[in-house]
Amino acid sequence: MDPAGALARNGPGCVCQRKEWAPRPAGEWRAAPWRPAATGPRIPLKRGSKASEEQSAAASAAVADRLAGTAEPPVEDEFYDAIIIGAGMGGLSTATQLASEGAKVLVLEKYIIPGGSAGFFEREGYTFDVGSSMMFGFGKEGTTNLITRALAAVGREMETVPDPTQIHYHLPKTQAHPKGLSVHVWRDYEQFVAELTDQFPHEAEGIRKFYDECWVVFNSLNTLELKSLEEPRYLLGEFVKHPIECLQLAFRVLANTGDVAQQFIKDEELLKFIDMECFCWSTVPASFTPLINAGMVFCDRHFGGINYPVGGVGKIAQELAAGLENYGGRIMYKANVKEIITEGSGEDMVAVGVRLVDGRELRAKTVVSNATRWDTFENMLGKVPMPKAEVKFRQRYKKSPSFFSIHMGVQEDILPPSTDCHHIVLEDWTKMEEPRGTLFVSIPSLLDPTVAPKGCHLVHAFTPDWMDAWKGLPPGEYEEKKEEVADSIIQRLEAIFPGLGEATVYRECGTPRTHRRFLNREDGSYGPIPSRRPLGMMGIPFNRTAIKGLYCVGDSTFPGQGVNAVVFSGFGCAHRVLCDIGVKPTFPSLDDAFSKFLSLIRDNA
Ligand SMILES: NC(=O)c1ccc[n+]([C@@H]2O[C@H](COP(=O)([O-])OP(=O)(O)OC[C@H]3O[C@@H](n4cnc5c(N)ncnc54)[C@H](O)[C@@H]3O)[C@@H](O)[C@H]2O)c1
Ligand SMILES: CC(C)=CCC/C(C)=C/C=C/C(C)=C/C=C/C(C)=C/C=C/C=C(C)/C=C/C=C(C)/C=C/C=C(\C)CCC=C(C)C
Repeated sequence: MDPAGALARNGPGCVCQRKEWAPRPAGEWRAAPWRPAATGPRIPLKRGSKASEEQSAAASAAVADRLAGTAEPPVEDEFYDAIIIGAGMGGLSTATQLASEGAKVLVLEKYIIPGGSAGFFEREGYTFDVGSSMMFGFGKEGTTNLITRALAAVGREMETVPDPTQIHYHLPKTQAHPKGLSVHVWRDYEQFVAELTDQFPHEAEGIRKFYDECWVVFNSLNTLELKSLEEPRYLLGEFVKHPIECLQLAFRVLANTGDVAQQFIKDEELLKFIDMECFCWSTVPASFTPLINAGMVFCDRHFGGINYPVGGVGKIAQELAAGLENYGGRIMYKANVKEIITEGSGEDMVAVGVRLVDGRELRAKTVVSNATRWDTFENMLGKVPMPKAEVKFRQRYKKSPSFFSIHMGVQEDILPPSTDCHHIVLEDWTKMEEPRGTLFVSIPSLLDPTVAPKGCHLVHAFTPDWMDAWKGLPPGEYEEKKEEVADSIIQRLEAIFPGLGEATVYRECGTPRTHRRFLNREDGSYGPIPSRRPLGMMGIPFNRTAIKGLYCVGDSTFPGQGVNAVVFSGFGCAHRVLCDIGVKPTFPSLDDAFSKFLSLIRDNA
């Protein structure tokens, strides 16, 4: 079996294929003699098999055809308003926004299903989320509920299950917290603040003041219509409609979370906690995390709440893909873009279309890349000299780590019913940023039992990891190392979930190599992280690039990693494209000046 298989055999993932896909009859699971952990014999651990790969391949083709609607390839002489490379959440939100405004859109996806890192795969009755299961942006009110809005734009809606907590933190033992620092981030804000204040009573005021700053950001964002921040007509309009909120944001666009935390909080351990509050979604500590992003994350979890989509995270992309096709857009799967075609040179260079690996050329007014900046400029534009702005970007940002993931099925009785869905585990503060230092755990079957077979839970344990540790290993060693790393992680998790190893009935691991291979992400990275302290949100590029007609979307653009974040980048990208192709009004004379102003700030960021 391909050791990198955790994300590979994704195709059969739609629930309607469950019977065909299940390598064993579903009933066999139900008949399994579950017994209490302490007394009963355990069911032997299962890993992926050859048979499952073959079944997967057959089912994949069916899923791809069904998701593609007509399954007919687009003809080469068609001309699109926008060709979007990649059907990740960034690409799909751009495409659906464009299609909902009547633009002619084609999405080209290398893989067989939509979703990219927010996709899914099915094994033995489990529906595993490829990436994290923690969804922001699914609220019902305000303007920051971007996933809800992206779906609604193409007439779709999803059922979700509210999570009573965002995260249960299990943090290191210290003198002040000899049993370890345990904090729940409750959906209810006051309950969370009370629990944190209980742990740090001397910082009651600092805690309140720090999170109040985040609320100022969030409440301002939550009144604005969220569109392209590099389009001056829209920005001016928002300043006129919501002057106070815009000024509140303008005042904070250069701020980083760590600096704000240090203004109000002095306790070293609490500052480390704030670092972890950032690290667990930005993969950098608070001093490297823009305050605007922290405002979104730290408040949406209480305002809209964390909500799990029924059927799994992968359903969101499927719904968007279906909505896109209903609105006249097209998606072509197994469409690997080899090259972005450009004409002209220097500052006059224009992107005019794409070339697929099979040699087909497709043309459009604009090309949007949902691939990472590294894949876009170093692979798909390999023959073109690197624009200066991209050279600068590479000096300021580096690739974020990838992840080592263990997707597990475990016996239900191992987890008490009050167990929280998401956990962060760290035993030593000095190891927070180290590869495999911080452990992330999600158990989405606690919220939606349909994602696991009866009697079982689905556990996804993952931890930041780098490609270097996995490069060049021969297959046998690679396989062995995966098992060793997985065993050591499970051993650490036993402190929180006693008996986890023994109760595991299915296990499949992915490494940075897996992410690179199946998500087409250079080094398996999840986008850029600053290599030095950034100037708040202004360092990371928006959607336009130095090449006219070429846009980037997804976690290589502002505001960075996260589903809600890349959906926002999709909203911005679609808006900018619609202005540039003349569908939406703009102030062309102001555009150039404003672009130069933004580059000036970025050049100093
Ligand atoms: N809970 C969460 O918040 C959560 C969960 C899952 C994922 N995520 C986030 O999603 C973000 C990524 O989303 P995204 O939309 O930026 O990217 P993505 O990697 O998810 O999607 C990019 C898509 O482009 C496709 N692609 C790449 N190169 C291609 C080529 N040459 N030809 C055709 N297709 C190609 C890939 O196959 C992939 O489907 C990550 O930062 C991650 O944090 C977050
Ligand atoms: C100058 C200029 C340009 C301007 C002026 C001023 C103004 C007006 C401004 C404005 C601004 C704005 C609008 C902004 C916006 C922003 C936004 C929307 C943002 C967003 C963000 C988001 C985010 C960041 C998110 C994220 C998330 C994530 C990443 C998640 C993740 C998760 C995970 C990983 C999970 C974990 C797990 C466990 C724990 C288990």
